[in-house]
Amino acid sequence: MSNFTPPTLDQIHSPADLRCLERRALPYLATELRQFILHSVARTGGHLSSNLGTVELALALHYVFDTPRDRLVWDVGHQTYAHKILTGRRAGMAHLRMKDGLSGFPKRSESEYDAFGTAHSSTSISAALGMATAFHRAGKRERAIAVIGDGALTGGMAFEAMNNAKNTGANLVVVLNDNDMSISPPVGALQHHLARILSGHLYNSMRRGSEKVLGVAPPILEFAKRWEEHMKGMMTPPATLFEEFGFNYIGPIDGHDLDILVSTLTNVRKLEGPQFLHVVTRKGKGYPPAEEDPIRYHGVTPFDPDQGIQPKVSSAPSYTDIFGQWLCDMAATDARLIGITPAMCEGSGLTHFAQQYPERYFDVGIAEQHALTFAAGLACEGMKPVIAIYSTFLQRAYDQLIHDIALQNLPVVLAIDRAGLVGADGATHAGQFDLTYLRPLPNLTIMAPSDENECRQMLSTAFALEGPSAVRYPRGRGPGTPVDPSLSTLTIGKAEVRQRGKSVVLLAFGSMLAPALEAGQRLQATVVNMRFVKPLDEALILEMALTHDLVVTVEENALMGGAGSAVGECLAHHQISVPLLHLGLPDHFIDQGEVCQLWQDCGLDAPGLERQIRARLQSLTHPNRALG
Ligand SMILES: Cc1ncc(C[n+]2csc(CCOP(=O)(O)OP(=O)(O)O)c2C)c(N)n1
Ligand SMILES: CC(=O)[C@@H](O)[C@H](O)COP(=O)(O)O
Ligand SMILES: [Mg+2]
Repeated sequence: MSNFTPPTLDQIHSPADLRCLERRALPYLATELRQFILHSVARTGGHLSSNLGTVELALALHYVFDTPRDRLVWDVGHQTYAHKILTGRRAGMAHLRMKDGLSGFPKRSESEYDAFGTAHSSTSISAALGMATAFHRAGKRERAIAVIGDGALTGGMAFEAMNNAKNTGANLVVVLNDNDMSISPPVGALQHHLARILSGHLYNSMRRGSEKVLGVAPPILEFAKRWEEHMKGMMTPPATLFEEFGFNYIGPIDGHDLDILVSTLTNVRKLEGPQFLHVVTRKGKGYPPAEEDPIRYHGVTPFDPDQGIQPKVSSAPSYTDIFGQWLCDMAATDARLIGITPAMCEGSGLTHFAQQYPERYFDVGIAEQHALTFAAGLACEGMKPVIAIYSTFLQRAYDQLIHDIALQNLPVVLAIDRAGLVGADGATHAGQFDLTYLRPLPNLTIMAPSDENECRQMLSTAFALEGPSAVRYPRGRGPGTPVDPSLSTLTIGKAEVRQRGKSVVLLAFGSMLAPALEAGQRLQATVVNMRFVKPLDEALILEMALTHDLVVTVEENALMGGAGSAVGECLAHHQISVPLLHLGLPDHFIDQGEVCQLWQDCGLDAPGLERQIRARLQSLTHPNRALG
């Protein structure tokens, strides 16, 4: 009998430590890792259920492959906590997603084991294919491995990359982490294809009378049930889609069985050319509340793991809630309304709408580009599509917005959530650029609410338009303004003077109205709630410029090309020369942190605004001092 002492996580400082261990040591580490992740994320908040599901996969990949020489690219990267812990960042988990702490996603500057920065979905196969192709050209034997979820696989880029992989000779390994979930339940034909593979596999394995050989595990059995009907009379499963793309398809295997994972990956590592390994896991694995409700545990704020997440005590509605309520109310009055989400039902506030109007609700998968062109098609036929989309993900669909919607002047409403800084998700998810990229588009009306009531009014205004429109609102709550339940609209392009003062005028856009009012009071300044970024209230801007010594614009968007630039262009166009101060987000990416802290860092909180305005006033009175 050999002496065997189970290892503990504190002995693992890098994958090299892992590789010194016997294979039978791995399940002990998996158990400890899972507990560690649960308790750590319960303290810090973060993405939980996806991480509980990838513990064994992360262990096996680092055990078998020679990371970081072999490149491991995690799609989205929200499931990389085990990977971070195994690659020397266990202590850092205490400050996960906090200012100056670990990023919630892979980040090249954070670790050599983070081969590629991710957070937006469906990029992993392209990136890994690029790496594998570079290795191939250099005559190197290293592998590039893309780990992609079944949700992320619905993104068009994944298919563009697979289409490209054939005949490259690249040693690319795609690991499909199939947990039969996106954030919400998966949608579409691909999901059916995966379920069919699993049921075909089950059928064959049962025919051979050996479940173990092929690693059929409880999750697979569950998937298979859905396909029982389809199985009747089916003797041979058809080729998988992935084989049609030129991959060597292997699987499905149980992604929680370390023996099977390690043996299979060891074999896969020896194979040449594009490999596709289908791994079945369970989202939330090992923590019953998360297994039962993976949606609720997808992204969590701190909670007590013994109690589980408690039902929300009713609190003030967020902008997302305001949107969700408006959508239901507007749908009740107009049967042409269609609600569309690219895989962000819960985050975008569409849950009630989906329940109340299932036939008018479309979750199109992680497919932002398709979402917009699909909406354009609907609009061509007289429907009134409303696309709920995060600012950061709308970046994906810029050409569709220009070419398919704006150019054809189609009445599509973009309800742009998470505009501005988002907090813990950091730079990858910040809605920092939407005003800059939306402003130049002809036909588009752009609004930014400063409170909840205005948000509802703007959505109604947008819906009433004959052309495309965008309402951009921030993550979380506004100032708590009571909401008028009517569906009243605003006058297009009309701003609102909120406070009359002298000398300085603050032109505030959206979320910046609150700090602008506070700063404006201390400065005895005029404060304008601009409401519209396009069309601007030019008449009011001109009046303000002619009656004040300093015009200040304030926005939660990149300074470059944002709303402030629009004001500057307006003044230049009318040949009005007045001292201008533009305040907004600086020309660099902004990492994670509490939004209020980040505002402070960017000088966008009330004291920051006041300070910068006073400094500019000072330089106007004493120009030489300012130059010095
Ligand atoms: C382009 C883009 N759209 C939307 C998202 C939001 N998002 C993050 S994770 C996720 C679901 C991914 O599902 P899957 O890949 O199956 O991973 P799982 O959560 O099941 O582990 C979505 C929609 C994103 N990150 N990127
Ligand atoms: C990984 C990802 O893209 C989402 O899970 C995102 O983190 C959700 O963000 P919200 O918490 O703002 O909905
Ligand atoms: Mg999934």
